[in-house]
Amino acid sequence: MLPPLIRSVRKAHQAEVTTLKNQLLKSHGRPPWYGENGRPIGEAFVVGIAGGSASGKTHVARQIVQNLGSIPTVIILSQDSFYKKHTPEELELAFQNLYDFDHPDSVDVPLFAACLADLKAWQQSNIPIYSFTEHQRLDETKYLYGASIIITEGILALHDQKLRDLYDLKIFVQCDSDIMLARRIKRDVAERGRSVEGVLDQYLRFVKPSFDNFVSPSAKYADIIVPGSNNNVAIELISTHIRRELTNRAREFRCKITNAIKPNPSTPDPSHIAVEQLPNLHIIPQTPQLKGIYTTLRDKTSERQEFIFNVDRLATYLIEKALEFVPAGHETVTTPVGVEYNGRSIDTEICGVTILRSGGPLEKGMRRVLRDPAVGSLLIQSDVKSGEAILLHSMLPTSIRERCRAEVTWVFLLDAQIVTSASGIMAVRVLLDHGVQEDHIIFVTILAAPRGVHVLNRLFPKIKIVSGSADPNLTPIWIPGDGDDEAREVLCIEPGMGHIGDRYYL
Ligand SMILES: Nc1ncnc2c1ncn2[C@@H]1O[C@H](COP(=O)(O)OP(=O)(O)O)[C@@H](O)[C@H]1O
Ligand SMILES: Nc1ccn([C@@H]2O[C@H](COP(=O)(O)O)[C@@H](O)[C@H]2O)c(=O)n1
Repeated sequence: MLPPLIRSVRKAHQAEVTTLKNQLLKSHGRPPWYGENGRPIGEAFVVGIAGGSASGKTHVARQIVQNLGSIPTVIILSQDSFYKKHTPEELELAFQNLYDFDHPDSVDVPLFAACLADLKAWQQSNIPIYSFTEHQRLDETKYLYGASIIITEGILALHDQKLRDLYDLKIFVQCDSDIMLARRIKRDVAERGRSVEGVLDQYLRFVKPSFDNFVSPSAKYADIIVPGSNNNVAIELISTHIRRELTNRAREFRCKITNAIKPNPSTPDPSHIAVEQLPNLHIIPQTPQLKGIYTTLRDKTSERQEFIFNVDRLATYLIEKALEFVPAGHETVTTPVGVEYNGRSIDTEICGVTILRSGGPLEKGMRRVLRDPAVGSLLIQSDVKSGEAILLHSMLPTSIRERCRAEVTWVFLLDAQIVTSASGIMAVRVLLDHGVQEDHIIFVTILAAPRGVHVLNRLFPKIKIVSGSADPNLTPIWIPGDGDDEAREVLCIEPGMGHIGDRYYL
């Protein structure tokens, strides 16, 4: 007996269903990290690895990453990145092997802990880059965001309470001191531009005393002691533990989300909410010209070139409309006839973030309206099994990646349709994690379903949504299972215009 929904499948949707199905990537990505209120829930899993210099900490960290394999969002954070910025006097000492890089005071622990805390809380962080050959922190930083697992490693990774408090698993790599010294000589000569004599000098003066005074005693905080050689079995056990922890967390998380999104019988069905009742939805004036554009877009017999032409025309219009919400300053200019003219100018930083791939046509519109805008992209897809949104890739413009700029930047979030808004919610969450102000986000779309808009409004009341049209119905259609894929339900806007990305890009 077929599930009842199969009976409600409409023939007209069949072509669309096939396209949707072919489009889904069977790839691993980042599941939602926020709850029903749009706020982050849970945390990334943090592993701290300490041990003497050249004991094999980096090796252990890399092996764990390799073992975890299919989880793409694992990052290694090294304590070396957080060596303090040195004064010219300190640098001079460093080049003579007279600076103590092994003392806890040489590390900027507050910065280390702050970056780690941000990453653990799913926020973005810009990590300093350190050069061993220059003995100095470089000017550039490395942008990190979105890891489910963070592995930190460093000789003093377990020394400080602030750091220890952030770890979910603490590891100490215990290695024979002769082996550590031999490895260090080999490595520092080959990779860090040192001489054997210099390495030995530094070892006796600073490395060994510090190991005895600070590093070795921190082993008492470890949950697991791992040998510095022949440690494959230990690493495999640790990897299994991390995998299990993540599975448990994901299960707990899904439980919370499932309970949270269950329809509440006491509130009205959002699909019946009138468009006028959605406070932040701004539908552009429905002029005859606009109706004409939408008639062509909705017509399934429209030729592709005609469809593209009309989407492009509409995109320009929508972006112009979105610009009305960005504050404009006053500017006085002199005209060619020598008269002053009091006008307006937009000197605010505006960037675009396209939800791939349907947001692409709107990005083109943005490029026509604004000169050289910075535009980034997010690849979000529905997981084939659970149907939940999965973040597969994020490439954001620098103005968002740097928190201080993100806080003053206006963002046009571009997606062709708001259906359930699952991908929209994830995209907004990514922007907020980077410090973008909620009221600086303008979601630009071609077609919106009131239900999706209602959810976005509820979670993020300060976001404005600019749409060309809103269609009242969301109809479930059933995608039959095939091979590994289970049968499942997806929602389509009606009357709608089909899958805009597919019709635009083929
Ligand atoms: N389990 C191991 N077996 C063999 N060689 C190892 C092992 N762990 C580390 N090494 C080697 O020792 C050197 C230092 O290791 P590394 O992981 O960089 O140490 P650390 O990060 O503790 O300073 C590297 O050349 C590495 O290849
Ligand atoms: N400019 C620097 C900074 C640090 N060191 C040494 O690096 C060791 C820590 O790195 P590991 O990869 O070995 O954990 C530490 O013992 C410092 O002496 C350096 O030589 N020069």
